[in-house]
Amino acid sequence: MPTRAESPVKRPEAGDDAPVLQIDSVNTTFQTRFGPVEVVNDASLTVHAGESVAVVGESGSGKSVTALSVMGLLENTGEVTHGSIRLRGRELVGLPKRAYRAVRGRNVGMIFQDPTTCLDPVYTIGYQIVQAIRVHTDSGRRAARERAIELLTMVGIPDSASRMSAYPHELSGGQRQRVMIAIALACGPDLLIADEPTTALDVTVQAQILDLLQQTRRELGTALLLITHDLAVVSEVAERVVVMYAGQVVEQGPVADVLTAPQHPYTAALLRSVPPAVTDRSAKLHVIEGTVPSPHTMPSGCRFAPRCAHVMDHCATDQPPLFEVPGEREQQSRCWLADSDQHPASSAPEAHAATEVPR
Ligand SMILES: Nc1ncnc2c1ncn2[C@@H]1O[C@H](COP(=O)(O)OP(=O)(O)OP(=O)(O)O)[C@@H](O)[C@H]1O
Repeated sequence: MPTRAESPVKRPEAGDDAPVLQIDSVNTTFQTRFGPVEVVNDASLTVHAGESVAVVGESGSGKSVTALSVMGLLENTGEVTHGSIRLRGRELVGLPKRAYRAVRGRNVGMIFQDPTTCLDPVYTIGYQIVQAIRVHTDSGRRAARERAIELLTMVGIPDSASRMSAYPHELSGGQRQRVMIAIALACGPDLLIADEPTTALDVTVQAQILDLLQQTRRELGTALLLITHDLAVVSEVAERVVVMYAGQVVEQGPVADVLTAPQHPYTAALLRSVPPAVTDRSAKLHVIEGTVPSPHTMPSGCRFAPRCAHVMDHCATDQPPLFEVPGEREQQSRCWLADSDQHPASSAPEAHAATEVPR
């Protein structure tokens, strides 16, 4: 059950190996004018200290709603209706708003695709970073200012002391994203959640921001939950990947295994739909036929069945659980093909052959 304590999450003691984030069987439901709709169903994932985990899936698969559920930032019409979300072992589901505010920023920071939604145009960036530090720590004004300058330098803003007095509109898109990362890191959170942090940036700036996130992880040990639709970014940045489809986790495992030997037909199709390298003009772009079902009209069996090339009779009626994939790999797949009772490990379907992700 949720705890009512209002203090920020305790820093881990030496030897404390509780995952930084543990999401177990979470359902998130919105009240709409058509009634309640469950847009995330039975989502489970774990992020360990210093680890980088990517969440991928088509638009509308529930990636952002999962992140907002962790952050306690769902709109008033949304609610986690089932399951558990633990940060360093502390239950967040049901946490009072005030306690959640203390957790956000102090223990978990979030960066979004569009930094302008988070940066206030009427305050200087220096003021906004100093505020983020002072709200969550007992730093005095001068110490907070020094820390803010340090953070700006760390995220690669040149001439950081004088840039403190700049307003968001005076910075480039990439610089604004760096400032947002500085704010998210202001209090040394255990976990950074980045929702499509590079989608709005041009390719060279994208690479710089991804490098910065990697550097943060190496130097500060901050775990990263990265939401993206870009499999090239996944292969570049993440150690483990969680694939979502129609509100459910359909596959997860180490990046090297999932990207080379996907076990779920959706993951395999997603990999085939990665645009070929721009230099390869003969390569064909595969499209996944059909569309993601609407949360109002979810199929009663496997949610991918209507689009699946391997569909079997019972897929339309029986919803598969997340199976442990037999063998050495630490992979899970929500597909009846991964049910070892019916399909021994050796009979992996051809569609799941290795696919190369262009970088
Ligand atoms: N406030 C809301 N009320 C009702 N439904 C919502 C609300 N917010 C999101 N949804 C629905 O939840 C589902 C999942 O949305 P979500 O934004 O998490 O997808 P996503 O995978 O992050 O997509 P994208 O890559 O486009 O951001 C979608 O069907 C969306 O329409």
